[in-house]
Amino acid sequence: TTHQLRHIPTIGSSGVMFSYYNAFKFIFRGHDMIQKGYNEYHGTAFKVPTLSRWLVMVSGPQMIDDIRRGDQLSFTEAVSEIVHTDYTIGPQIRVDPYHIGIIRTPLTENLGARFLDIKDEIIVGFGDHIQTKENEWISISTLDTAMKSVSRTSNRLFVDLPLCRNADFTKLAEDFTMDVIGGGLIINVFPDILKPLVKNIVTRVPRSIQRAISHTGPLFQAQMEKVEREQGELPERPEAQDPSRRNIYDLSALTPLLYDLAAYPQYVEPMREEVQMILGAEGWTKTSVLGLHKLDSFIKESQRLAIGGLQMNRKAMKDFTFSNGITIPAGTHIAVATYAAHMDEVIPSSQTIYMKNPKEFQGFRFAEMRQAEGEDKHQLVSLSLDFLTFGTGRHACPGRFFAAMELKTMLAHILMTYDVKLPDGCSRPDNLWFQATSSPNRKAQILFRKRMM
Ligand code: HEM
Repeated sequence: TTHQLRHIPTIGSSGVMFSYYNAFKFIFRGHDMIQKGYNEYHGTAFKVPTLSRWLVMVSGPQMIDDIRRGDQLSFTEAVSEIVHTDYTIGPQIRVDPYHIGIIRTPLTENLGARFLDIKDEIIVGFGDHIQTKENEWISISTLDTAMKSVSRTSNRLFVDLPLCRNADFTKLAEDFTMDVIGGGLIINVFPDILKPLVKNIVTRVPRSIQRAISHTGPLFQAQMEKVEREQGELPERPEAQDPSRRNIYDLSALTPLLYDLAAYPQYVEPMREEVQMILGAEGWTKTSVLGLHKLDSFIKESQRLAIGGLQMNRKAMKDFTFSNGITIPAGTHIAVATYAAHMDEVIPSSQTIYMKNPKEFQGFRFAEMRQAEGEDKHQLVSLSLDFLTFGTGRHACPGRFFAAMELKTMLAHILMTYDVKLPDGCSRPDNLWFQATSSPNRKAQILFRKRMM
């Protein structure tokens, strides 16, 4: 492919010797390399070297829109080659991604009916993980608390009580996503011939799946028997025997959200007033949570800045030509320069101002845009060509309605129950960058205190 990609400019040098040097450089400086490419080639394409292959980066609304419409651009093939899910979770999820349909329809449709359960798990979960005493600040590990709370809340929805509070099951669910992503990253470094051997050493995923099934098996058996009794027929398949297949994203959303809440205290009182006004008057329901525009905006702003350097990976299954004439051959991996897009003040092609002071955290920027334009396109869950947190097109995140509701309910609960702050003398913990992916600081602590009325 190197030869066939000659027409696409390279960031760094493309000589054989240099390309390995650049591939190593990409591991630690990938984020800067993408920003450089974005500045020089916005609206067209450039390529960056990764250890496994060239990655063609695209940007600008037109090319992103082309991805949305490109049938030959496969999300699943790209992801399985990057995260190596065949070696960790197994090939079934790629060949038959039935979980997407489950998330899109029954799970999302049930959010209203299950709202009180979700809220209950949030309250009990935070109560267990953050044991505040009267009038005393306690320091907690942000990532650990976020992981435990998200895991329990999602599992209340997926497997319900009592399993969602079972110690072995919750530990499995917490470790699982880390194993899949971490294991995938390590497997990636080995040549194909060694990958099947390495997988048994570096990941516990197959064993974890077996353990998860031993917990959930009886539950699904009972559910199937119930459906058979009620409908006189067997359900088509034992859906989602393995509910630990969750997405790492909602965990990676709560951690930066807690950092932002602690770092920008000026937003706390206006958000408390909104929660008081709306949930106080209407009660806590899925619909009333939708009305929390300031909280929605705060979370969206947190996600805008938390995004990684590249996302929306696709693999071209056939030669593909973008509408600006750039062609990539079959087999090419592409991705969108996402962080750079979220940091862009002016989209040169449209000459419109996308974001005022994009480097600044402005918690209510989306609520203000929503109010000024009287439109809902600035909601957290809205997809657009310039807000890329949930991707685009056919593969846009089907879990975003659940994630948004979960995060808003968690934020509302935290606001009404606790005071939160950074340790004295500390500023907001920086994101960590690795292979152009951004993740929230893993070690930082924040302080909680029972809120004084
Ligand atoms: C704030 C939290 C979340 C963020 C930021 C997020 C983000 C994303 C992104 C960027 C994609 C890829 C889109 C593309 O390439 O065009 C994606 C796909 C996906 N997400 Fe999420 N997600 C979140 C929460 C969730 C949750 C809670 C679930 C499950 C309940 C979920 C399930 C999925 C699935 C199954 C896909 C693959 C869709 C497909 O193959 O068509 N996500 N998500």
